[in-house]
Amino acid sequence: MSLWLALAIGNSRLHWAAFSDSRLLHNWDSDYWTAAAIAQFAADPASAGLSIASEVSLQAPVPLAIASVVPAQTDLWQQYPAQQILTLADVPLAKMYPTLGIDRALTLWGAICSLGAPVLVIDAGTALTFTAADRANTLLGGAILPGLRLQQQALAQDTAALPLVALQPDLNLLPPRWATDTPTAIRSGILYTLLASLQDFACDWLLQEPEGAIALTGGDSALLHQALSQQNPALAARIHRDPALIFRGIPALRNWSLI
Ligand SMILES: Nc1ncnc2c1ncn2[C@@H]1O[C@H](COP(=O)(O)OP(=O)(O)O)[C@@H](O)[C@H]1O
Ligand SMILES: CC(C)(COP(=O)(O)O)[C@@H](O)C(=O)NCCC(=O)O
Ligand SMILES: [K+]
Repeated sequence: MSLWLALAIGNSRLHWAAFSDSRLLHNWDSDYWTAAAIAQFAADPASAGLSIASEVSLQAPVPLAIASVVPAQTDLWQQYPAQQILTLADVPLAKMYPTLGIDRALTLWGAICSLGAPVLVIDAGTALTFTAADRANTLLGGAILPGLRLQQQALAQDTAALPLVALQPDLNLLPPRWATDTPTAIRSGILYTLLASLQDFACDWLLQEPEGAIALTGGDSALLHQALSQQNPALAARIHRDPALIFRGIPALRNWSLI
């Protein structure tokens, strides 16, 4: 079985997937790696302790497809000997604009490959993004706002009195909307407005495309999907959550040859 990896570099951390030919075996997240760790992995992949099935033999260096929205990280990974950097030119979507994030393009393509078009992707990462395609795989566009942790951090960093709060101590319980203490007021403000944004974009999308699919991915997708299912169960049931969405379309990219 020949193994290769895909690495999506986000603004918070790394997202990984292990593939055997065009089959996605599994996916996981990690912190950023140092240059020394990358060099070590190139020479001796087993040393990295990746959680890959033991029946898979790792040849050094393991082929690696990279999609990055963080230029400093792209530079760091350029030294890896068996890498291929994915670009917008590899993604078979029409009408992409030149500065569109490769993560948004790939995640949209992944959603088309797994759910079909038209589709709206909601990526709750460092930034929360909405990205949609019509039935002809043409990018319709989307929107970008600060993600959950970024909103918490912005309040804590740029005000004198606001603390950094854990967003939801209990996943199964939405905070009271009308809070009477500061941490709960922050939780309420961030969570209910994120849910409102999500519902507003999703409703607009379904007006435009009543049969359109909706996919949700990213580090905050579990929390947001859980919160949405308490507030709007019917909408939550229509949304397909898939943490591996960005990887689903990689084997079907333009001119793809398993690097
Ligand atoms: N270990 C973690 N490190 C960073 N963010 C995390 C972690 N676990 C959960 N998160 C949540 O995931 C969000 C970032 O999503 P992610 O998809 O990892 O971002 P990116 O793709 O931009 O690196 C943050 O808003 C944060 O709340
Ligand atoms: C919007 C993003 C910052 C999201 O990055 P992420 O939260 O996944 O780390 C990234 O897709 C990006 O840098 N995009 C470029 C601008 C655009 O897509 O229009
Ligand atoms: K992302």
